[in-house]
Amino acid sequence: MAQTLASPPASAQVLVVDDEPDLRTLYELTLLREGYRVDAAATLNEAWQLLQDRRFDAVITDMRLPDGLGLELLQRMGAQQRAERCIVMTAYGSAENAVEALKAGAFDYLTKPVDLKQFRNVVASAIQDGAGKARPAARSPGAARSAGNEGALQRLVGESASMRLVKERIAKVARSMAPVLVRGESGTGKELVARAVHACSHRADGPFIAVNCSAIPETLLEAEFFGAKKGSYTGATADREGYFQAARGGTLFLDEIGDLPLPMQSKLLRAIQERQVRALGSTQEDAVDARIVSATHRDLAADVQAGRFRQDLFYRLNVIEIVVPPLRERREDLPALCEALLARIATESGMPVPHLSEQVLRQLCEHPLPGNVRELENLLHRAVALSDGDELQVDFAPTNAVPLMPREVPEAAPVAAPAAAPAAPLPMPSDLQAYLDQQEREILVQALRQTGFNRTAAAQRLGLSLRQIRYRIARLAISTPGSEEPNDDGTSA
Ligand SMILES: Nc1ncnc2c1ncn2[C@@H]1O[C@H](COP(=O)(O)OP(=O)(O)OP(=O)(O)O)[C@@H](O)[C@H]1O
Repeated sequence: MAQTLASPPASAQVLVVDDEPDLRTLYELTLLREGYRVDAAATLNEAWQLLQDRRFDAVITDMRLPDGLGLELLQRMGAQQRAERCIVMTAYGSAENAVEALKAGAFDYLTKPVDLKQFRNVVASAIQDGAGKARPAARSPGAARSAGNEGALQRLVGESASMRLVKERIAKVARSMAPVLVRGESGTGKELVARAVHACSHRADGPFIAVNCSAIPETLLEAEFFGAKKGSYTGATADREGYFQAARGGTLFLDEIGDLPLPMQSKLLRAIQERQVRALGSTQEDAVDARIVSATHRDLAADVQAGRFRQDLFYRLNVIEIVVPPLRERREDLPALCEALLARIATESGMPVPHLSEQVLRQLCEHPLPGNVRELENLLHRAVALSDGDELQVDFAPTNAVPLMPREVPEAAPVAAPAAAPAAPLPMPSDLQAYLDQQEREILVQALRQTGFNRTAAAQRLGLSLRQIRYRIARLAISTPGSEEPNDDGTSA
């Protein structure tokens, strides 16, 4: 786990609960060597007595104890709003227990037989997390609204009841290491939610690595996720880090997780369970120290039923679920959203914030917006680009603004008729991929030119995220003037 943690507070006090004397001694010695003060208990009752007498910084408990389950200890501590960070040790392979423990409020879990390096790092992480916050308030949703994370929650515009629930849930779950699954329709703001979970967590100073699972070619998935040594596959001209290594000490955001092919799902599950990854061509394992937040617009439970998604992985990723409601269920957020989006668009394009009349706002409220906030953002973007006065006019025509006119493509069959003629047969290229790549390249170049090579603006015009456009620019080797990220690879920090 964490390899770069600062030394723990010298006075940190840890309680170890395990009925096996040898293991207890091993944990005690390991912790004493780290400079902690340690108390030990062999049963639930003994542990509870000690907890009534004093406060600890962290509690490490075995799951099975002679007089009950470690879960009971967690629940009792939760009921008393105790601030100690709790780490639960579960038997290898018992995913249910680990998931239950995290749901019950455990900070993290460790699998037996315990790897001592991992043990030291998880304890240090728990103590650091606890030390950074005002104790009694740390468990309440409002407590996470400190200066650093206030901004992240504010960026999530909307005060409707459903959005308030989303924000409360973010603040509540951010403090543990429990994996989070963000569900919601396309464009509802799932990535913003994931960023807010990161910003409200004790990992906020670490990296946030966003990965679009659907944008990576299947053959590259393993190398992208776990890294690759030079020469391990054709094209691997240098050692490269995987997403797991890049997210060390931070959060790994796996967007569109439902699009991950089954073989890669198995590899991801193994990485999460064993907390180790091995780069392609390497003999060494790297410890995983990333909190996993994933997102999907799909009904993953239905995908599990249909055999498209591994049930065990679903179970692991879905420890905590945050559902982002579609815009049609929170119309009352529209005015604030329009205001925030227009301010952002105006700042990006260096123009004054345009005025949105009551009438246009009403029109927007009546518009179905199935593409949610992203569609709203695109509409406003187009409106700002096309407006010539202070008053904003919104064009509600369908957004297929970029004509998909087939052009000359190497080895493609000639185009039989203009694309506008509805009955015309589609061109039949002899190399479909080359043809589509060429189309995509032309559209991207056109959008980039029209926006003065502003990738954010070009992405917005095309209904893409910044990450998606970066990936596509890199994949198609489009050179953009002054590109500061020549090795862009589908991630954004
Ligand atoms: N509540 C919100 N407040 C402000 N901006 C928002 C909000 N929700 C979404 N947005 C904006 O809408 C756009 C789409 O959001 P985001 O990429 O987070 O959605 P998503 O659900 O992850 O989409 P997809 O499923 O297509 O990946 C972004 O530009 C984001 O900043």
